[in-house]
Amino acid sequence: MRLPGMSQPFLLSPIAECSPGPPGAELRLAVLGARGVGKSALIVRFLTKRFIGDYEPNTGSLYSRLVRLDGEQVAVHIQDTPGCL
Ligand SMILES: Nc1nc2c(ncn2[C@@H]2O[C@H](COP(=O)(O)OP(=O)(O)OP(=O)(O)O)[C@@H](O)[C@H]2O)c(=O)[nH]1
Repeated sequence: MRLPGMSQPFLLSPIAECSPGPPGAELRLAVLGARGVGKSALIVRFLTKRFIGDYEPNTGSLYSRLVRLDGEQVAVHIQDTPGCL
């Protein structure tokens, strides 16, 4: 997925990767589904609180972010998958 004029995938720029650190709570998710059902859009919405309508076919990317859940910092890793079901 790219925005016009951007040479890098949009998600890789503004969203900081989780830095390696002491072991803590970790959540690993994989988003599965048929092609074009909105898997990437769902992940973008979760990570950026925005809906981005300009997409390129997804090849499967892993996104990581620190989020606060019930007062605890949790490393969330989300695997986007290319639709093939
Ligand atoms: N209107 C609208 N369009 C959406 C929504 N979610 C996704 N789309 C559009 O549907 C198309 C496919 O969305 P993607 O998020 O790329 O779907 P995907 O499942 O990741 O697709 P693949 O990676 O090809 O499997 C894109 O053009 C999106 O803009 C939504 O909630 N509303």
